[in-house]
Amino acid sequence: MSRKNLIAGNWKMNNTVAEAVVLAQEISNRIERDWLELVDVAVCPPYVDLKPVKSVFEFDRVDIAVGAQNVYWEPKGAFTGEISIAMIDNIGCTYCIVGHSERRNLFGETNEDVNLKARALVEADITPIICVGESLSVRDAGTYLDFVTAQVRAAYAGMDEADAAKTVIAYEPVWAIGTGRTATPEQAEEVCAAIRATASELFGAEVAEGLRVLYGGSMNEGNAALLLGEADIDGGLIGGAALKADSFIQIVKEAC
Ligand SMILES: O=C[C@H](O)COP(=O)(O)O
Repeated sequence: MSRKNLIAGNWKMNNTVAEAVVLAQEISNRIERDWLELVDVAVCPPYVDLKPVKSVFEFDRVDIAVGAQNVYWEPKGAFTGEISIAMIDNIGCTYCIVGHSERRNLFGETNEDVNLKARALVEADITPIICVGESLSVRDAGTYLDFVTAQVRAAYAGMDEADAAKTVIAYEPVWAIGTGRTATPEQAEEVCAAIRATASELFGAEVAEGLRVLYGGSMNEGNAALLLGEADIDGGLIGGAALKADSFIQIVKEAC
C-alpha cells in the first residue's frame, strides 16, 4: 500500500498571533498548490494562534491543515488551563499532537495520559499524532527498540483496528530534538520499521501497512530527502525548521 507523506510543523511555544499570521501567509503564498495533491501538510501552532492561522488558509483556499499541540480528554468542566477536544474541533483542527517528549519530560505526561488523549481524539475523528522516542541514555543502553515499542503499545491500549487506522505515530528520538543531531536515515528507519511491526502484531498487516509513521528530530531541508526516502518513514514532524517558511516549504517539496 502506498502511503501519502505527511509533513507537520510543530511551532511549539513560538509566535504571537501577529507573527503566526505572517508565517501562515508566507507558507500559503509560497507553497505550490499541486504539491498538496502529493503530500499532506499541517501546521500545529499554539492554541491562541489556531483560529487566525486556520482563517489564513481558509481565506486563501489552500489545503493546509491545522493541528493542536496538546489537548485534555475530559469533555468540559473545572479543569483550569486545559483545552477540550470539542474546542479544537470547533475551530477546525484536523490533527492533535499527543505525548510529545517535551510534554512527557517537562510536564509529567504519562503513557496513560497519552492513551486517554489519543483514544478521545480518535473518538472525535481528530487524528492524534502520537509521539514516541527514547532518551540518549536509553539509546546508549541499546534498549531503544523495546522502549519505543512499549510506548506504542501503551498508546494503543484499548484501541481496535478501526481506531488505530485513524492514528499517526511520530518517532522522535529525544537526543535529536532541537539539537541539530539528526538520526541517520538507517537509525530512523530501524525504529520506524519496528513501530510498524508492532502495529502489525497488534492490529494486523493491513492496518500496519496503512499507518503513517513520521520521523522528527532536527529534520531540515538538507536531510529531509534521505530520511523520507526510507521505506517506513512517511513524513516528518518538524520543529525549528517549521518556523521558517523557506525551510518548511523545501521540506514539503522533498516529501512530494
Ligand atoms: O515536534 C517536533 C520535534 O520536537 C522536532 O523538533 P526539531 O525539528 O526542532 O528538532
